[in-house]
Amino acid sequence: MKIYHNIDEFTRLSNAVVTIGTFDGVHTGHRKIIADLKKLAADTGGETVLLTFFPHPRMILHPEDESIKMINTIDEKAAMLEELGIDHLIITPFSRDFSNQTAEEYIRDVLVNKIGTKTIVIGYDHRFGKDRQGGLNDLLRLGPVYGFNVVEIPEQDIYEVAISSTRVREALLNGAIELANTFLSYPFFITGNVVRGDQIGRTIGYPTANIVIDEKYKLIPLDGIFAVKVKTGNEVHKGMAYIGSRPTVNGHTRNIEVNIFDFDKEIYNQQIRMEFHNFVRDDMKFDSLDALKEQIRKDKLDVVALLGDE
Ligand SMILES: Cc1cc2nc3c(=O)[nH]c(=O)nc-3n(C[C@H](O)[C@H](O)[C@H](O)COP(=O)(O)O)c2cc1C
Ligand SMILES: Nc1ncnc2c1ncn2[C@@H]1O[C@H](COP(=O)(O)OP(=O)(O)O)[C@@H](O)[C@H]1O
Repeated sequence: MKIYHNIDEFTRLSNAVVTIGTFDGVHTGHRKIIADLKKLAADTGGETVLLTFFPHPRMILHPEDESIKMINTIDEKAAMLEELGIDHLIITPFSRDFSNQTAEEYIRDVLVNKIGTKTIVIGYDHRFGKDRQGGLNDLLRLGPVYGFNVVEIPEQDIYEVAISSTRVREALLNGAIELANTFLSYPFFITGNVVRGDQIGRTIGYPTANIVIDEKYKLIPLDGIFAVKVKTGNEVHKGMAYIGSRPTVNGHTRNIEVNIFDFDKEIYNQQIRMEFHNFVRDDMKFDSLDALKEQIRKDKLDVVALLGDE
């Protein structure tokens, strides 16, 4: 898959089969649209192009606003789209020039002249161009003029796609991890770097790798304990994760930590990927480190049972 951060890097294709959207989560509904896109491309000997927008305008206009939360970082999304077999991913940053184009200019200059669109797969409610004036009707009107087909994603499908991104976010924030994973069709995951903590973990027999995520917009599930799988390098390990501000040791920051089972390597400064499989319990404040240690021993039994043998 080729990735373009600027539309000017794109070399016009002879038969581009294009779709446009945020695709946050790259969930079951998105995967159906992508399968349709690939089929259209295969049937006509074309190449698939996915146009997405990043950063979100609000992230640029209000960088202090941390309320926008996404299921995937842009890199995670790109990796999944590549795995699904998209040929070209165009990541358009929001800019004044871009948002000042009229719908007609956008269709002519970008979709037709820059990309070489022969088929566009688009939701009935997709808006584009200055003040969001353009929509499906403009595409249907200009399709015959510029020689491209318009394939409309039905209202019901769009509804389901929107609903499932929202439902995935809600489920992750409510502890319904299995439900989120069902909507996603893969286990929700985070990617981050392991940093040094207070080194209390090892003193109670449960060292925990502290994970820092650079992307402030990445959605983090609720506080609590989770059954997880961790990928470091090429190895996959089971483990138990903790998200919270460690009330027992009077922590102040919200940490993401994981105790990896049957593992004893130093992995500071390494990138790890952690998949969430189940929610085990809420964060709690214990009267002593011994009481916390005893609870973690029980958590491990729960996590081992939840993750099973596979
Ligand atoms: C499975 C698990 C469950 C945990 N549960 C709690 C908890 O309920 N309350 C709490 O304050 N800390 C909890 N912790 C976090 C510990 O307080 C933390 O791992 C310890 O302070 C070590 O911190 P360090 O990595 O900075 O050394 C838990 C950690 C693990 C691995
Ligand atoms: N089983 C394990 N699970 C997690 N981290 C481990 C494990 N074994 C060794 N480590 C290493 O120890 C570190 C965690 O130890 P800990 O005492 O909790 O220190 P810190 O407070 O710096 O996280 C991890 O970052 C990792 O480098």
